Amino acid sequence: MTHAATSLPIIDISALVASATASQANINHDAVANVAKQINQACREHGFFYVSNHGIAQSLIDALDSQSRAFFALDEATKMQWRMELAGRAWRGYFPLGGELTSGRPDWKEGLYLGTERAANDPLVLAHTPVHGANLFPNIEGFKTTILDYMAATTALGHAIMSGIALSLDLPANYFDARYTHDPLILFRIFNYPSQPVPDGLDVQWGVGEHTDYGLLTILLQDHIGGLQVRTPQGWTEAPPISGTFICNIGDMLDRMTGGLYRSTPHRVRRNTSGHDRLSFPTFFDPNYFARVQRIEGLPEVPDSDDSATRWDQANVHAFNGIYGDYLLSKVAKVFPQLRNDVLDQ
Ligand SMILES: O=C(O)CCC(=O)C(=O)O
Ligand SMILES: [Fe+2]
Repeated sequence: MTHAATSLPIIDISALVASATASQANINHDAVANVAKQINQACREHGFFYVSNHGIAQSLIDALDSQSRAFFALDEATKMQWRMELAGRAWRGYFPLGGELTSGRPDWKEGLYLGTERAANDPLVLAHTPVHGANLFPNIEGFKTTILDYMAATTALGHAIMSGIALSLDLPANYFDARYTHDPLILFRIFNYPSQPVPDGLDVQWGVGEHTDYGLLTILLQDHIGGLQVRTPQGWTEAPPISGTFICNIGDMLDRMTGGLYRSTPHRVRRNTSGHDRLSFPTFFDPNYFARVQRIEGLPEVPDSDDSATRWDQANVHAFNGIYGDYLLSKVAKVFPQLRNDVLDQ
């Protein structure tokens, strides 16, 4: 099914979501196979697709939206009580407008970085693993519970979609779970793109500049304003808001694992000039920090898998060998240069 306003596919994933909790005997295998077929086509043609009937309650999404707006409406000095610098290597907290770079240029957004909540005695935290730890929760009524509930819901959804991606590659449904995502690295961000002019002299072009995402799968909730654009072979296309859906896109590690069969598609966000804030909520569902990223055997060969000449970062993801954490940290150092030492060397 294709929506009139977008060239990107919309996939009804109800069968996949149901299969995640059903007993083996109750899984509707034909319906699940049909979803997997649509995922295969979407990933090969676009690397981007919408999912509908995802099973996450609208009331949770509404609570997240309204509490996030209440947070961003606080004055800057108040928000800076939860600034990223205070979380050290956990890489959590608030960054102000212009505080994050893409390809060396400031993005015109502010945001709150979050992730799976891990206590001080969690083995990964005890081992000083970068980007793991406790969140900095702003003291907005209900916000902490809403964020934790929402991350739990999108984490479960990520597991379900990754099983669909496995099936779409003719792999067992638990392929990624068994190798990479049994304990996934979940980073969750809440962004505000204010409709605020850029002061003279500041080199800002985009809400977020062109990039690809780093991990496996991104599950994006966006509000009604719009501005996300996706690079297709035919040129840039809009990925407009469609209520009741999330936008999914694949990241560099799935590109790497599939030898380029499933590309991590470049995307960007227009600077918001709508007169209203634009909020977006990406969940990054990524391999475990220590998982060694490997090519999946037996997939169809892609002749031109090295696309570094046309990539935003000129990198060949297929040349990367190592654990996911190494890949992620090399990117962190570029988007938040001032945090580099906190995350890497503390
Ligand atoms: O805000 C959006 O719509 C997309 C943000 C994005 O691409 C990202 O955070 O990686
Ligand atoms: Fe992105």
